[in-house]
Amino acid sequence: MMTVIALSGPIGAGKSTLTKILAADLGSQAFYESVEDNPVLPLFYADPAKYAFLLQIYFLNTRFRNIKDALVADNNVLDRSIYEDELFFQMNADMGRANQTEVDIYRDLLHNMMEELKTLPKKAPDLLVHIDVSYDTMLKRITKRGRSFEQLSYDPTLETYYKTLLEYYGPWYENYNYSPKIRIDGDKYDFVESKEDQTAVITQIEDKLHELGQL
Ligand SMILES: Nc1ncnc2c1ncn2[C@@H]1O[C@H](COP(=O)(O)OP(=O)(O)O)[C@@H](O)[C@H]1O
Ligand SMILES: Nc1nc2c(ncn2[C@H]2C[C@H](O)[C@@H](COP(=O)(O)O)O2)c(=O)[nH]1
Repeated sequence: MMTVIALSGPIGAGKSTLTKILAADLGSQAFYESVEDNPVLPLFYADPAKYAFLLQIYFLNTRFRNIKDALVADNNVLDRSIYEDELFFQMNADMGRANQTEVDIYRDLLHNMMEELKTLPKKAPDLLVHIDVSYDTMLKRITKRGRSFEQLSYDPTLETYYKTLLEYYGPWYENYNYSPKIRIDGDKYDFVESKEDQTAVITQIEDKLHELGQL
């Protein structure tokens, strides 16, 4: 049986890390978000108003490709869902970084791509694993990961950007209904340094998969 798990959560929540841990634990294939080879990301952080639309089209395209690739393999774990794509662009548009024409074009493309998803053998993940983090934890992990353009030292306005992102993620998770979902307390579990915490998180997810008949 093919089991597809999608990770979701704010920047630096621990999605890529947990994707790797989960894929190893379940013997699944991991599909990571292309960040290091993303040519638009640094441009966006340097000039958000100029590049918000281009970056969103880039992410939407790579996420759609990831989903199609994942659906031909057996068990998979996807680092970040396509369902958060609109959250990011809506927030940037609300912050005045995209004009109405760009919003309309983006929404039309997103709608077309989501319609295409309905034609795939698996319409949605079997489980969404959402990692919730507070601002302090998010910032600590962004700092730890050390991507230059994500640091407050690079752009102090990122504090407002990150805090706003957390305000968007709350309702997004509550309203998410494409699949069953489970919330992981990213503040509580250090699944990088603590084996005990890692086991606790994996157990939560495996128990949910058992409940869903996926394990
Ligand atoms: N639960 C955790 N506890 C402590 N550090 C973590 C945890 N999850 C991730 N990290 C660290 O935080 C940084 C961001 O993690 P990452 O998996 O890249 O997050 P995301 O993919 O959600 O952006 C990395 O340096 C990672 O080692
Ligand atoms: N404007 C957008 N930025 C995005 C989107 N998805 C991710 N990102 C940024 C946030 C981080 O700087 C980096 C990687 O994200 P992580 O959550 O893996 O840290 O890319 C998006 O859809 N729009």
